[in-house]
Amino acid sequence: MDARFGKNNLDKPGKSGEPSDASRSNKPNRPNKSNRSGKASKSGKSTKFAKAAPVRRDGGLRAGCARGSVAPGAFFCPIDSKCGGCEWLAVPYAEQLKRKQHEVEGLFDGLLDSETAVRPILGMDDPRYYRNKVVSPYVGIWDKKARQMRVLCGMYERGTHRVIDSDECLLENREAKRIILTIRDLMRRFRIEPYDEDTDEGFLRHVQVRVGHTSGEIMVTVVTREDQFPGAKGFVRALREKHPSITTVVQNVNARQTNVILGDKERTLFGPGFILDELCGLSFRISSKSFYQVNSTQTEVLYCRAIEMAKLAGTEVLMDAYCGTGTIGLVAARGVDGNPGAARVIGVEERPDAVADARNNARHNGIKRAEFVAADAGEYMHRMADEGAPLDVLMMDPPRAGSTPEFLKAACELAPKRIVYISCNPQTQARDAAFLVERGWRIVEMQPVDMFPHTSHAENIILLERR
Ligand SMILES: C[S@@+](CC[C@H](N)C(=O)[O-])C[C@H]1O[C@@H](n2cnc3c(N)ncnc32)[C@H](O)[C@@H]1O
Repeated sequence: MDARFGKNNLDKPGKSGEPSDASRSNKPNRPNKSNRSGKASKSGKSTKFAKAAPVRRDGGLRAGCARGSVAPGAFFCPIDSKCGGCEWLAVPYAEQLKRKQHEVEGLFDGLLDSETAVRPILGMDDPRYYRNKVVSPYVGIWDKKARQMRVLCGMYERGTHRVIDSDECLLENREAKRIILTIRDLMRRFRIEPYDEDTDEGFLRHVQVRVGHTSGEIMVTVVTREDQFPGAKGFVRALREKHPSITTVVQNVNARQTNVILGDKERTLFGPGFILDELCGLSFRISSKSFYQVNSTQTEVLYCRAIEMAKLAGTEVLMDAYCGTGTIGLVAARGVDGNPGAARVIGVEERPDAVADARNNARHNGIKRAEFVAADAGEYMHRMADEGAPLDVLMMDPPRAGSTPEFLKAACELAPKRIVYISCNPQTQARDAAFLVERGWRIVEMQPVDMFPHTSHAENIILLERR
């Protein structure tokens, strides 16, 4: 079974089932040229783009909605049939939670015993507008009636490179979405041309907006094909006049003809070039490329539950494997809800930029008992096992592909008291759990968390202890 549940399991990294690589778009690989439309051809005229469908502004709760086909308790979005971001939008939210619970439990069939505490899934009170990161492409189409170029922004139509022009999305932070639209409107004034992926011409490729859930700080990253940004100062001034909540603007240059959204080179146009946000009472620095969970409300729920499950007494050596920017490890070092936290935290992560963020985050929060290593988690664990290093609690949060036999074997050799395994893909998590169960571990507790309402993705935490 696919890790995401239901029939329409098209592989769409990005919007749902949050990516381990935050800088990829959610569109598929480029189809044949003849299939692509919705943007200007070489002559500047659009070929087949269907009329843009604007989204209702009320967020589409069924109660106030004119459409008869939406179930009570479900949400309505006029572009749902095209977009593909929310496979389960037509399913009432309570029912979505039931299904996720059932599907996750099904994946662990045969791995749970009669004493495993299977907790009910933790859902959201209001499962709308939860995405703190919004990314939009900008494409030009020839408007026959107006006899001029029109710029579209929004999301890609399911399985295509066509952009669905939309002015609201039920998942995306609303201020972020408004900023995306303002930029579209400013493009004419500042003579900014949208990028055309067929001809590899034009200037503005994408905009990424990140919003600090607690701080309210906002970072706008403007992805351009070229380095030179004529009129950048005036553009940033006009944007900030409309949105004073913007605290920093970054230009990211991506000159490659690729699906990857962000390029390597960056320049700060306004503000510090990063935002700060709070999670579980700690402050984190987020740059345009940092991995940061997209649903902050549920991230706090997830981290608190995972750290509770680790049952820390203030004396443990804890490993935060696949640690990203160190968020879980730092919260574990500090402790939650009066719990004393770990005595020492070692974070391991393969991306050096994320490790640099993690170290900064530790310094910034005055946490001295956490250290971070840039390494492959499997190799690092293997070295630790060879050295017979002490380890009391292993927390792991691998990418969708799950962990590796090398990592899991080393975990068995290190024999921590507990393993807390967090996963955004319960299918690979169940595979890895089976590996551990065969080697004498048992699943003591399981806690699904709904990080991605209206999609078929589920997050899951399991606690393992040796039999
Ligand atoms: C699902 S994210 C978890 C990040 C972090 N725990 C959080 O909550 O923000 C998985 C992380 O594993 C990292 N990663 C992937 N493969 C790895 C490997 N072989 N060794 C170490 N880190 C890896 C990715 O770069 C990513 O930061």
